[in-house]
Amino acid sequence: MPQATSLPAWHALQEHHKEISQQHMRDWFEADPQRFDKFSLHFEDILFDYSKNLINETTVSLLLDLARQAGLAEKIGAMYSGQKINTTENRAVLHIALRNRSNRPIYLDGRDVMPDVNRVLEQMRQFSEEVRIGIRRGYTGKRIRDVVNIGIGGSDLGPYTAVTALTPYIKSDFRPHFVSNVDESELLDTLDQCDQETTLFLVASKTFTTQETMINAHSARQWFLAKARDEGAISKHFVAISTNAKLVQEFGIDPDNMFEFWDWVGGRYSLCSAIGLSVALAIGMERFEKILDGAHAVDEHFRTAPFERNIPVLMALLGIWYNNFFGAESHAVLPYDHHLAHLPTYLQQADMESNGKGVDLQGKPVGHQTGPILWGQPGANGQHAFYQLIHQGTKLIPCDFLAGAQSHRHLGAHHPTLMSNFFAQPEALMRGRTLEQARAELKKEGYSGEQLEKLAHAKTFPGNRPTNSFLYRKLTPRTLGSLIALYEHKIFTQGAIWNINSYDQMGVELGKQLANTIQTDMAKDAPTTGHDCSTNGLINYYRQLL
Ligand SMILES: O=P(O)(O)OC[C@H]1O[C@](O)(CO)[C@@H](O)[C@@H]1O
Repeated sequence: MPQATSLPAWHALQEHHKEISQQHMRDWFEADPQRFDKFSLHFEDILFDYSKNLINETTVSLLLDLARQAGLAEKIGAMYSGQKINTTENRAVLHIALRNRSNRPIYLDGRDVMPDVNRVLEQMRQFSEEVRIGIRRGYTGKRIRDVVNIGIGGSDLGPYTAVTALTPYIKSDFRPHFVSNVDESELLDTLDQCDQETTLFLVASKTFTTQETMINAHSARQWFLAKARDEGAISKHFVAISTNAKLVQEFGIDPDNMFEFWDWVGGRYSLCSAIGLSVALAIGMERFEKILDGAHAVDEHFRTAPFERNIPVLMALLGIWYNNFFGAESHAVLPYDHHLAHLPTYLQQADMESNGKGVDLQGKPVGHQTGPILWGQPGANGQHAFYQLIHQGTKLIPCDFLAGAQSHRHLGAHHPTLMSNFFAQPEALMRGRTLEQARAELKKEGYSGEQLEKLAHAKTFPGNRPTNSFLYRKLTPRTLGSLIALYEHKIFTQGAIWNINSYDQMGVELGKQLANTIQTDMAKDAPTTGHDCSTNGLINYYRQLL
């Protein structure tokens, strides 16, 4: 596959960029009352409004050419048909099979993976129902009240985000917890809230080798045994979610208490696998399956919708437009939905671990920008923190705004107020405030002369800042599944066009290796000398501080 930069559409977009960057969205909206109709799409009850972007019909058409010339259709086909598109690890990428509600066979090396997927879903159903209705209890016969998911990265962020998002659906006498960091404060703060007799630990790790998770799991085991004093009781309080049966058994977890997933599920794409067990326990398996339904519906949309009506494809192309042609460095995700507070963090791993790559599928330097820095936090909080820079700073930051028309909770004017901000911010970012408008407003307020002029410049907003808005009816399990799948396929599409492998994460290895060496150095009595002088200096000063 040729580099994206050598495709004819890339060159055409470079030329087109010169023309577009001279124009203002404000004028386009004034000239064309149909702009919203032209540049918005519905997926079920989710409205995707992309009209406030620096695009016209030619832009969209050129971006679609780029997708076609990059072989996107073939690449989508390759993923859905189980080809080993994770080439460095020789693995298929089949998170779509985890929520393949049609149950059509999906073959990997000639074998249908669906019976395995369905078997584990059934195991999750039985287990979660037995815990929730109290058939499965703790070692003293008490009901399980606290569930602690011990995992990190993809074995934490997906279920943590989903459980937080679906808080209104959580069984009232049930407390989910997530422990990820090796910092003992996190584990101990959590254990302080729990009782050994009523706590269930889910040790979630694809590899079952991740240092942070294994240390936390061993410490949790010790904490448990300090009270239970019976290794036989472990089976009632520890289950594993992993691809590595051997290591699970070595840890002392009965294989019957293991929930399997497979090497064709990337950690950051694993929410719909058994990694979602904490979600099923918290909200019930039926509702967990609604997440799968929502994700599957988007999987089908992505697989079958023509590119010009394909939401993840358009999301990806807009991202490429800013990332590769406008030089935007980052992308903000701004949910106006308290329950989506962890979505930006979740997407940070999904996007940055997937597309933070510098070599292409042939192992050559890519020669263009790849994944953006993804960041964000819920609105309206962000408005009172960093939006200043988005509105008037010198950087172009494309933003996604997300909100539910209905809240799960009701209190006076809270929700309409939140929504008015959700509508106002993209409008302000698009429209801006001209110097003339600023002058006129200041004049009305009684300013004049030099003072008016100085203030008028500070009060001018350039506008023309791109946003997407996602408006859905209510944050239900199905909607959450759909939103997550939209972003997953956006990431896939960008990786496909950039011709990179979005499914390995070699960049996280070096630091892990060095940490192991340093831990050995730290255990020695002698001062550390084997690193650069900065690292030696830090380690040795740390010793002095102990
Ligand atoms: O599930 P595991 O194997 O413990 O890995 C946890 C996380 O660590 C990473 O491998 C990065 O170090 C992620 O890709 C992954 O989600």
